[in-house]
Amino acid sequence: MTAPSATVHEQATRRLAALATPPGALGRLGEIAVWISAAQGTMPPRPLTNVRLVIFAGDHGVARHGVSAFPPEITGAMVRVLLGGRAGVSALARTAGVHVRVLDLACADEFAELGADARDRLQQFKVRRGSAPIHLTDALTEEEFQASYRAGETVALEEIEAGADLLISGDMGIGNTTAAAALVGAVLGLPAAAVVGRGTGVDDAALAHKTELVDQALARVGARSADPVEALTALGSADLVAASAFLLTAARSGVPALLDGLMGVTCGLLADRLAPGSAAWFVAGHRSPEPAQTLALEALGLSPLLELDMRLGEGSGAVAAVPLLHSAIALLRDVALLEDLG
Ligand SMILES: Cc1cc2ncn([C@H]3O[C@H](COP(=O)(O)O)[C@@H](O)[C@H]3O)c2cc1C
Ligand SMILES: O=C(O)c1cccnc1
Repeated sequence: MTAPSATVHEQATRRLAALATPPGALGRLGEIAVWISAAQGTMPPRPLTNVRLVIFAGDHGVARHGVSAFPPEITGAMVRVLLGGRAGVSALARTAGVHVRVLDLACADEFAELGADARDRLQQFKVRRGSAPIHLTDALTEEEFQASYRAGETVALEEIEAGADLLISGDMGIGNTTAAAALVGAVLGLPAAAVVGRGTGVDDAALAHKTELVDQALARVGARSADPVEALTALGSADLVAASAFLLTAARSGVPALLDGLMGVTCGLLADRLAPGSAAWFVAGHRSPEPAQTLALEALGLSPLLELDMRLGEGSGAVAAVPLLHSAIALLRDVALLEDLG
């Protein structure tokens, strides 16, 4: 894995220090401007003109076992809302000029009412109808892992071919916070109690049950879970594998990626375990109230740009941070230098 340019990082750091501002006055915006400049290999950084979000949708077998405040049927219903441009992230993406693509990797729904073209676009990379319940059995077969991985890789390359200068992964899938918590527990060697959160807002009883099922899943998988491929196969899902491969491919291709909440950062962590060094290409959009997201951020050495108590997923927290990236870039490009003050 090549790293962002150290030379450009140094040039950008010097320009930041020379701007007509007190040293350090731009805070995190200054750091982000330097990071994006190094990732682009260009000083000053280029304005972002093609930010692209891909939402990886899929059902999770564990969702039928009392771990979510909502029924699994919401996954397909929300995919339709996303296709219609009326989801939370759709509104944010329009204001931020972010291109949105929705893919069904493993929805139980077949979207039979869609026209053939729209359905083919949506299901181009479909691996299965619902990933298996992780507390009882592996989420995926080896072949399904491979297909999901190839899907994420192919999609990232397609988005880059379409001109992406920043990539974002989003999620839709009732029960996915259970799988993500299990993955973070597996990768960081933590028990369920440390990683499980309320997701869509489960009550105390359901939270306790969710914690039990994550512990059951971690115990079922045992030492296998130390390996990122095994962890994703056993505890993940087709959509989470694809999102991990998507982020990893962005990093390998030298395209920066902006991470969202629990699913985004979990997949970022898996990407970095699959291809060490990937994290150097990632920036974190926001902090989610999910404990596993903060733990995964720490493991990646990332600190999030926003802390708005958002817990929506869909890529929304990342998209909400896009305007800050534009601002950071503009500052490093447009602000006068101290030496010009005379
Ligand atoms: C209406 C609705 C819209 C959503 N958009 C994203 N999520 C998010 O919440 C779900 C994960 O939480 P849990 O693990 O508790 O099921 C996923 O679908 C995720 O994308 C939504 C959830 C709902 C209900
Ligand atoms: O952290 C997130 O992204 C999140 C939290 C709850 C539900 N869906 C997503």
